[in-house]
Amino acid sequence: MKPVVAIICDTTHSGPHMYHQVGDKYIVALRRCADVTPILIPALSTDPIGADDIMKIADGILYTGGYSNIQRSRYGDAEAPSGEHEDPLRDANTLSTLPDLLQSGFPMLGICRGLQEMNVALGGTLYPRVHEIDGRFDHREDKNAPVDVQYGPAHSVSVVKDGILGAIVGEEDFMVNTVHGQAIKDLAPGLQVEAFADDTTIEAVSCPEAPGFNLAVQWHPEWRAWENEQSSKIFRAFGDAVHAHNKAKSA
Ligand SMILES: N[C@@H](CCC(=O)NCCCC(=O)O)C(=O)O
Repeated sequence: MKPVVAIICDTTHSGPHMYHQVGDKYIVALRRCADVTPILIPALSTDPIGADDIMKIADGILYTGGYSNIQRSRYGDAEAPSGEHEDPLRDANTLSTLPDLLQSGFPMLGICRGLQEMNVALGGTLYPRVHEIDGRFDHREDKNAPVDVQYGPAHSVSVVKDGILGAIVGEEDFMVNTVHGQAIKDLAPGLQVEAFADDTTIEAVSCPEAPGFNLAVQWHPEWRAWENEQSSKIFRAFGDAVHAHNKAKSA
């Protein structure tokens, strides 16, 4: 069997029932571009699946994007206005596992909400609405546009020298898509910026002190990753780390 990558689910409701789900684009990008077997980890409310179990059943973890916003109380902000789309169970399951997995050298990739989770789990804060900050772009997608347009190239990112992202993509700047309303405000201790947008929004981070592969990006490389040079390279680098971790585990 190919090495396994765990993905912690979003929770949704349909009628009176709760469901655990992960977007197809993440699963397909992992399979096609990282050559791994993705498995879904339910976001349980009681007896959740912790970091130790994830390390036993998988060789890496992907923290995905998600339409819900991390609860503001998680980073010390005032409560959100009513109607905010939140997923407290996803928050509980991702934020509790992330620090231990990172410190254990477990290969980790974070995408969009996943980048925000990495920052909040390690003690950083977010702008709940980055487009309301003077001088910032609107980083949200046009929800009325066709999905190809929503995930089309939207702005460039400048890659920081001597970081892991630069080593992976081998470029100083490139275009990315953008599908988010929250963004990093205060960077968590131990995190390093890997890329910025022109409006200064932090677009990629890593934790250089952690012993394993780790990278998180604010854009969506999973979208048709196989058609995009930088996205393919990011998934390939993550896949290589997952394969290496699997080999070392079974040696
Ligand atoms: N809600 C957060 C994160 C945005 C995000 O991850 N969008 C992707 C949604 C679709 C998907 O599941 O991939 C924010 O608004 O900043």
